[in-house]
Amino acid sequence: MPLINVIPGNKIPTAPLNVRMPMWHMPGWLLLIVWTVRGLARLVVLSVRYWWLTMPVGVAVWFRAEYGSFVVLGLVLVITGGCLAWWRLHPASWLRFGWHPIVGRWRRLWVYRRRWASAMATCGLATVFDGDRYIPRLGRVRSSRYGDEVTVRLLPGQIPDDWATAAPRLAYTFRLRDGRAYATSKPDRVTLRFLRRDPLAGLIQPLPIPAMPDFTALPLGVREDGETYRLRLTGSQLLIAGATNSGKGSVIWSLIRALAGGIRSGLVELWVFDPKGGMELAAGQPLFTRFAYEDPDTMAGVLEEAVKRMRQRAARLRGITRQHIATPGDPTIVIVVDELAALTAYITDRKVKERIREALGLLLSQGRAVDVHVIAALQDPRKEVLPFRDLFPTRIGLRLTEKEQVDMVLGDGSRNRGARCDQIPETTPGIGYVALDGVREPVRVRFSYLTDTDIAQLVRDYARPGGAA
Ligand SMILES: Nc1ncnc2c1ncn2[C@@H]1O[C@H](COP(=O)(O)OP(=O)(O)OP(=O)(O)O)[C@@H](O)[C@H]1O
Repeated sequence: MPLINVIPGNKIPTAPLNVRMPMWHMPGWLLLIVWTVRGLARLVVLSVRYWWLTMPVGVAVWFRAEYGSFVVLGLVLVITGGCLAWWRLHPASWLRFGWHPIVGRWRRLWVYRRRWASAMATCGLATVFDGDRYIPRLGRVRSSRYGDEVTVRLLPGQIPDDWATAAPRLAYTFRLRDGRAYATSKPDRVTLRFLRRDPLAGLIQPLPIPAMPDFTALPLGVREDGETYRLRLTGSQLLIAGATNSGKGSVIWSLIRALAGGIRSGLVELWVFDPKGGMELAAGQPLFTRFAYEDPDTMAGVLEEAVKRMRQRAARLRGITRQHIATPGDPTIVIVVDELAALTAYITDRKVKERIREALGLLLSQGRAVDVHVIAALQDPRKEVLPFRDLFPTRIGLRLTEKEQVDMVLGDGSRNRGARCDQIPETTPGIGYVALDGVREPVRVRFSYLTDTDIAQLVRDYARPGGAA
């Protein structure tokens, strides 16, 4: 085996069986022996590699020879009964340690291994070196209820982004719904995640309300892997972008719900701006410290008031502490703006527009340090509509109408890395992509949906101490 210029992939032979005659003369019987030995060696390797298949078959054959067919049948029944009992008694551990590993191995062999070489070649992931063709090595396959996680060893010259671009093609090649590639801690591997069933297809019920909101982990929805999606608002500002009816309202309501414990105890103040006339958020008025929805002039005034509060706080804390601790007398201020463009772009009065822009710019750039956060929803993420885009460190991309908008919202290269906001169907509002701390690739999330009854209940249980705004 050569020690230099080794390609860590699988070499594809030019023919399934090499029957070329060697250059030197070899008698036919010797050739037959060589091929037989080679074939046997390959059989042994395969039996060891697929021990989970060959071992039970071998044991069954041996039992049948020793004790007869009935004993084998009895054994099969006992094992099946044991598995059923395990499933009934403790389904979670059965699925994790019993069923899903079996499904993973089977799918590795039947779905992926079988079509691997052709899939790699047709999706542009194979390579040629020194006249030989190589394909990436297929690693482990872990299956879950919703999909498969396939580990792959990269070929030289490949980067995770190549796989991210090819992932949707691969998904269709393996007859699956959706595929995305993720970089791993090892620089020579990527993980492909393929969906068989969408865990986010159903409605996400409102999540439990924390007694005291943790600003580093506000529960807002469910991630594709079934975990709760928690938003980190500490030191951040949040932009929610999505076409009309994409579910921006559900993100805002999920967030208000996550903050409700703090609102009731006076540790959080919500300043809400609903420039669309108060339709979306009016139901939550008893939760809000300020609620502005009428004319732009009033909204500009309230924003300027927020700037004043922010400056006073900054002056008070300067030189004393770098971290503001919320108290009922000095709470965290969360400014919620439904449809930001209505404040920054669609106002005709130039003077008011200027005042709003200035106040928003100050809040966004200086608020983070003193516990003043801005949460803004937006339909159209074009630059001329939103001059402050870069001041939002945290962004959520719901369904968007054009591909180009995805990178505008989530940052350059996000769509290539898997955030396909433009492909979210209209039938699944509340689904979007978010960036998680320490993860390069955007993660798909569905936000919880609060019905009018849930909102009414929330208002009844968590209205702010001083009464309605
Ligand atoms: N998380 C969700 N889960 C299920 N359905 C949702 C969810 N969010 C919203 N919907 C449904 O989609 C509809 C539109 O949602 P919503 O009003 O929040 O969208 P929007 O993006 O705020 O729209 P607009 O920009 O027009 O205000 C809602 O009436 C609701 O039926």
